[in-house]
Formats: sequence, C-alpha cells, structure tokens
Amino acid sequence: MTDAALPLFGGPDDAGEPSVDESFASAYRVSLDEHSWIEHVPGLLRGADAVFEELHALEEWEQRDRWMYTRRVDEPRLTAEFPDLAEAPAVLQTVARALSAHYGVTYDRLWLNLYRDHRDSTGWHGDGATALKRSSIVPVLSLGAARRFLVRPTQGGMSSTWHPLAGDLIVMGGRCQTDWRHCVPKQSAPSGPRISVNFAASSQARPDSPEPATRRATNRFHRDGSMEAGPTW
Ligand SMILES: O=C(O)CCC(=O)C(=O)O
Ligand SMILES: [Fe+2]
Repeated sequence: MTDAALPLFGGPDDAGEPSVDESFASAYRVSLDEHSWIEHVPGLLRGADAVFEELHALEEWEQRDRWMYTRRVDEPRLTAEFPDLAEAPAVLQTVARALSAHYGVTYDRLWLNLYRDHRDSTGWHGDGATALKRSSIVPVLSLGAARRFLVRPTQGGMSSTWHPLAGDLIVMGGRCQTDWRHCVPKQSAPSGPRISVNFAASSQARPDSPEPATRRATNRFHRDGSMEAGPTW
C-alpha cells in the first residue's frame, strides 16, 4: 500500500463512546523470528475519535530536543508523559488495565507521541530505556491519522510494514526491543495529526538478573579441624 492510499482517519468504529474490546478477538500475531513477534489488534478501542480529541487537547504536550552530533535539535514530534498511570486520562487507564489483564504485564506508565502532520516521525530505535528485559511486551495504541509502522532487524535487513488505523493496537513482543528496531517514518503524502500511546511497565524496565555465577567459597580450614567461612564470589 502506498502512503497516498492510507485513509487519513481510521476505521468505521471510531465515532461514538470509547470502549475497549476486551475479547481481543481481532488480534493476529506475526512471528518475526523464533524469539520475536508483532501482534496487530484492529479496532481494540472503539470511539477512537473522541479519545484523539481529548488527548490532542492535553496541556502536557511538550517539544523535546536531543543532541545531534554538536548541537541540540528539536525532536520531530511532541511528547506527553505520564510516569504515574493514575495521573493519566481515565480512558487510557482503562485501556492500560485491559492490556495488563490480557498480556499479563502490569502497565503502569505511559508516554504519548503527537505527529502533527506527515513530516513528523520517530526514527529507527528500540525502547531500550523502558523495556530492558531480554523479553518484553510493549503495546502501542494508534489514534488519529493512519501512519506506517515499520520493523526491521537490528543488524539491518528488510523492513516489514504495518498500517495501524485509529483505535488499533500494535504490540511488540519477545526480543523486539533488542533484536529488532521500529520506526514511524515521515511520509510524502499529506496527513492529519496522529497520536500514539505507548504503554510501559516498570517490571519490564528492570534488566534480568544476571545468571547466577558459580559461587566458590573461600573457606579456611584450621589444623584443629575447625573452619572459618570465607566470602563467596
Ligand atoms: O508512534 C508509534 O507508533 C511508535 C512510537 C514509538 O515507538 C516510541 O515512542 O517509542
Ligand atoms: Fe518505540
């Protein structure tokens, strides 16, 4: 599908009261390799237009910048962060609870990206800072305009493309954050604004504990047969 063929706004169920399809009946999973997968859940959130409007009006949107070689440059999008889920808009708390119940991961913080138009983007990256576990489950909800979501191996190679519409969920699972990279590229065809809601879990932000090292005790044995326990390492 070319950029121009993407609808500017999403599927047929966007209007009306927001609600989450807790059955996840539309979900389909694609294996990237034996360790990693992407799941697409079309229409997880019904009434996505109203949610988009509510989130678009948030005061939390900020322009972040980052070092690029020798100078600071604005990121090509706006960001709103809710480090405490309890402070996030109620509808997103509802979505987070549904995701936690379904995927067995407690999502307790969120950040949102606002792509103001087709020129905004997110470059190739893994969510290393928020998903440090070797294996993780990272859901991203799309609202507003349809944009392409690309995934490719960290080592380089062919990319695969998903087309999440408003209300759709894309879930990156397994080793997606280490062995794979994802991005939302700029596009040439004009598009309206899009918001993505990224669900993060503090449980996934802690690295796996290292494999238990073979412990060797440095005990000292005395001539009288007694033993002094030394430190283990
Ligand atoms: O906007 C998206 O769909 C993805 C955003 C993303 O990957 C991120 O913010 O880490
Ligand atoms: Fe990401």
